[in-house]
Amino acid sequence: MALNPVLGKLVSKRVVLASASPRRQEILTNVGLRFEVVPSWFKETLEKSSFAAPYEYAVETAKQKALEVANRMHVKHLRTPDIVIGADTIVSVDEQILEKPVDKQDAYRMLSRLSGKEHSVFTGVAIIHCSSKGNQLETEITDFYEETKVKFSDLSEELLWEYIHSGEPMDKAGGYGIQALGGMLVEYVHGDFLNVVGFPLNHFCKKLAELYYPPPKHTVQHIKHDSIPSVDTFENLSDGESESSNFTEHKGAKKLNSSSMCPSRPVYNCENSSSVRTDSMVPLGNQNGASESAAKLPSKIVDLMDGFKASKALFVASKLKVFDYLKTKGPLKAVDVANEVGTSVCGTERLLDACVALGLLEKTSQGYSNTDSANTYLTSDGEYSLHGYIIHSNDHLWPLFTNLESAVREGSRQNHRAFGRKAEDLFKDYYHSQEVKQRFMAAMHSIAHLTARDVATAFDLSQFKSTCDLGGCTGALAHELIQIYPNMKVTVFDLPEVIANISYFQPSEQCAAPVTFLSGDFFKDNLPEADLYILSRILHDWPDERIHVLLSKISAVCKPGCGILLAEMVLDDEKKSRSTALLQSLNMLVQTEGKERSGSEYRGLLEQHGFANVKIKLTGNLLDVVLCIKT
Ligand SMILES: Cc1cn([C@@H]2O[C@H](COP(=O)(O)OP(=O)(O)OP(=O)(O)O)[C@@H](O)[C@H]2O)c(=O)[nH]c1=O
Repeated sequence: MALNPVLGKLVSKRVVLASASPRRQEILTNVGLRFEVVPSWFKETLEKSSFAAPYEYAVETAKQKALEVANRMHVKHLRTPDIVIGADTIVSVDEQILEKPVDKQDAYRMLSRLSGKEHSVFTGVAIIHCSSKGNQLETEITDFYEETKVKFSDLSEELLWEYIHSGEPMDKAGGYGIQALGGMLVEYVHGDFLNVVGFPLNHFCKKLAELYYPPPKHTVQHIKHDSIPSVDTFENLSDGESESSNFTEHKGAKKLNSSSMCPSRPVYNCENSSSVRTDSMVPLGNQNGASESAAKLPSKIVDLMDGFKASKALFVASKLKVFDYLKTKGPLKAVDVANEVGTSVCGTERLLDACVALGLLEKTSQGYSNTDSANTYLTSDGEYSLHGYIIHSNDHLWPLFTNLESAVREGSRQNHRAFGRKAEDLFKDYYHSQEVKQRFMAAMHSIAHLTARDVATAFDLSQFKSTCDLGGCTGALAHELIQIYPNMKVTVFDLPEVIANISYFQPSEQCAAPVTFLSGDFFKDNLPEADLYILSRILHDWPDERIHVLLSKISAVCKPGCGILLAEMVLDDEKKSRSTALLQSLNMLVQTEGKERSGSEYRGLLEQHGFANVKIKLTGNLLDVVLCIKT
């Protein structure tokens, strides 16, 4: 149970799941929770229009389901459970709430509404702690919800009815089961998959962690000054309670030495509380039994405040080649690492410990060693090394980001402030010295290599016999294309300064066919002929005016049926949910006149130059893919 000590906290309790959903039972059984199932009799008939947001409806229904069971068990059997868990899953599309279909026609109505669109699945959860005071039921309610976005493909009538006749839709919110046949309808899922299936297990464990491991009072006060959260996710928790705890220790739970992991014993004050209170139970902080509200740790915000410290720890460890040394010589003690890299022992020890806590290194009695992912991504020769991009982030992006405030105020790039030099041309800036050029190419290569497979396989490109990767740099994507399409003729077209430096980055194994490298400037020179033009991380460097120049050049040489493939981080149309891409757009602000764009923005740009049938594929990797065809 070291995997999740919070669930161990429930071992000695009488837990009731107030749900008939076999999926919820399975999700909780699978993680070893022991509970009784008492389906709720609460009818899901709350007035939907009285809720400001769909999730409020789901949370309230979950609460009512659980309360009905808690009350019934208390009154009927006088066997009050310790904890009752209720849940309610709904689908929300176009401001409408969809529950379980009442018949096939209703299922048809729901599924055709979801066809080809993104919708949200909300599960509201209520955790009710019950106690009996003089035959009175006292309850403390904790509730929360989780949202997952799901996009359906376009569903043909035939498919829709075949699915409905399978019988699967009938007992499921929105009329589908993502875990079974319904999975075939789904184009993508953003968020917790189990939340769609009916129970947000991860969020549930985090809520339990908040309840059973509340931050000790001194930690809360400390935060105002300068602190790193001792406990932020349930994954990091171990059972570190004092021996005097009145919670039964869970067998196999790990004891930690660190005092920061030993929160004060939670005692829940039922005397002064109203019979129903929403949100987390508040632990008592003093001895005399008086209720006292403790501030909750805003762990997301604390993580953000700490984000720069964590990034810099990773950058410094990479720059010092700690991961390289540990790969070949580890496990090593801090003193040995310090000797290898020529740093202080006390500073190195703190850096290594921070890397352990961040999950980059492991620490045993023999010393520090790399995690598997450090070997793969952080060593300079790892299979998918991000070392080049990390060094670029430290040496180039970090100084630029320290000027983010000016960039936001002025709406323009900050190269002059960061490097004391006005950037006339983005790439002249990178290529002014051999060292900076090499570093930039290594950075671009590492991302291109990591994303190449997903970009090359996002769509079937077998119809294109020749491809030209404009600005294709070291050829990482070009090599991948030849692996997948051995008959494809692939050319990389990039500036002469780049082409002169590619040899270091070429794969050792021979490709099926060689990649052709051609020098030129795609804004000024004639473009090589090809059936497919690739622009990977090119358009985001430029403002719309320059993009139009480039697209009209490509359009002029593109025959009907030929295409353009973009590889970029594609923003969601509302520009609110894809934080990696939105942060990357700030990255473009501090150093270019470009920006990241949404799917509709790319579609708009491409359509103006005679490209149609624009398809967008979110790969789940660092680059998404847009494919379009010249009409
Ligand atoms: C979207 C989706 C939903 N479901 C099921 O839909 C029911 C929702 O209805 P509910 O009202 O929340 O629960 P219930 O089944 O009526 O049970 P109860 O808790 O007793 O009300 C739950 O079953 C879920 O698993 C799936 O199995 N897969 C999916 O992809």
